[in-house]
Amino acid sequence: MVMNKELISMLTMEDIVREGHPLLRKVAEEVTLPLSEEDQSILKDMIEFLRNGQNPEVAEEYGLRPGVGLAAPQINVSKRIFVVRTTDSQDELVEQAFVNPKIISHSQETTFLSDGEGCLSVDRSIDGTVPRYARVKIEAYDETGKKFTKRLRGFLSIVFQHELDHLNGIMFYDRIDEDDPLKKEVPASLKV
Ligand SMILES: OCN(O)CCCc1ccccc1
Ligand code: NI
Repeated sequence: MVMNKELISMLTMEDIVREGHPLLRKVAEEVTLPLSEEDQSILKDMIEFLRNGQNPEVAEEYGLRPGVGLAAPQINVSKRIFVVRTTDSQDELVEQAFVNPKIISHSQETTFLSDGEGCLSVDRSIDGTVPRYARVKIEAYDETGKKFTKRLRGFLSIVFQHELDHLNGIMFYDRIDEDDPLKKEVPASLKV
């Protein structure tokens, strides 16, 4: 399936800012609710980008790197918005917009992906485990401006924390302890 790019404003890799871009190191601004038309269309474009990247034909056609999440600062928008598209611990598809997200409580226990993490804004692979809270209770608004709380665990919890870090100017490798990359503690200075 080939989409006529001239007719639609699909996001491509050119729209993704890379390391060195100041927005990746800024604390993004809270969004006023209800969402403006502009913010609603930004959210739509971000979800579309994840869908396209997870569709092998479209990803191939437009050279998209597949991603399970995307934060607004990564498309040069310094707002507290991100989207996640992945499967949860029950193998259900989760496609969720998070506006003004917060972690309201978290487990002491930490977890990490054994293969480490990557990032659409990082064009290199960086080894080392990224300690994350194993479980988080979050609060956010959805695309309709409705407030919700959710308990996340497993991969979804890790993705949420990776995206929330982007809203606070934190990159995944900030959390890798160079002296002991396999360390599981979250450095006190970087507790969210
Ligand atoms: O910020 C989104 N992004 O760079 C795409 C990759 C997201 C991601 C990758 C590994 C573990 C958690 C989250
Ligand atoms: Ni990222």
